Amino acid sequence: MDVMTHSSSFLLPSIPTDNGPSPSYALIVLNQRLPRFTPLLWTKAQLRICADGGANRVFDELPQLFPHEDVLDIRNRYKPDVIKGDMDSVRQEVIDFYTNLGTKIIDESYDQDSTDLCKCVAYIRDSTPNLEKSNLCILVAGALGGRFDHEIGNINVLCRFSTMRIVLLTDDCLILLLPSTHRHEILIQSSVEGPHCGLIPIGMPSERTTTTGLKWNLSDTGMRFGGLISTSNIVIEERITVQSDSDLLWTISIKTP
Ligand SMILES: Nc1ncnc2c1ncn2[C@@H]1O[C@H](COP(=O)(O)OP(=O)(O)OP(=O)(O)O)[C@@H](O)[C@H]1O
Ligand SMILES: Cc1ncc(C[n+]2csc(CCO)c2C)c(N)n1
Repeated sequence: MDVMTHSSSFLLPSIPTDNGPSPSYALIVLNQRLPRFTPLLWTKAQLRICADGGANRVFDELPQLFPHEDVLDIRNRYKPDVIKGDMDSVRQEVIDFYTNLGTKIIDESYDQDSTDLCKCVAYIRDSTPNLEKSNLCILVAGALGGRFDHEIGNINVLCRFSTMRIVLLTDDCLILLLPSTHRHEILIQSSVEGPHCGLIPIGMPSERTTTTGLKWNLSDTGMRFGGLISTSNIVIEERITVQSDSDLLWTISIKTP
């Protein structure tokens, strides 16, 4: 079974010094208060997409993160490549502004069965050549800490696109999926994340999960909703390993500066 390596090096202000090949990033901005590190993710991403009302957040809130700079300068500098969704939240003035800058607008208001985040991930999947897909990591800003139906819908996107690397982010924590098809190695960036973490079975119980590097490790242990799930765990090593017979969510706290 192959090993999949995970690292939150996208949260580091400088280029990481670990030697592994660095992934390429796409950023999706949702319609939630922008995490403070959004400009950093924006700079690291090669493709920037706003999910419907996420474009209002870039237009309204990104300039607030640069209080000493000219609002228009910031809006011109942080231009989304694409705005996609059912377009019931993005304001017309925001569409007009970014259309003039050359942003691609994709109106899928006919589809009321999939979320705007789902539509954006599908866009990235369909526009990325196969060769680049395995090296691509999608960062989703503003995915948690709001309406519970939206939060669960966002987590469902991890399961729906389980072969893609997707990280849901807020100021406080991140969540990603550890598919059961791989063994996992998580390299902890202790300057920006941890120590609180969790491992949660999603969709079905896990009969057997084994971990190293945690304060409360699992050793061929079962986890299920209604029984044991691993919340309020603590990372104690810089390298965590996880192997499970079921897909798990990995979550870790993000440090406040
Ligand atoms: N409160 C929230 N918490 C978490 N994610 C959110 C929240 N609000 C929006 N999102 C995310 O941002 C995306 C775009 O938001 P937007 O408000 O444009 O969606 P929407 O389809 O108009 O939602 P709805 O009609 O259900 O209010 C959503 O698909 C969702 O992924
Ligand atoms: C069973 C079921 N429940 C809810 C919705 C509504 N819905 C789900 S995603 C979406 C688009 C949001 O941008 C909407 C309106 C549905 N279609 N089917």
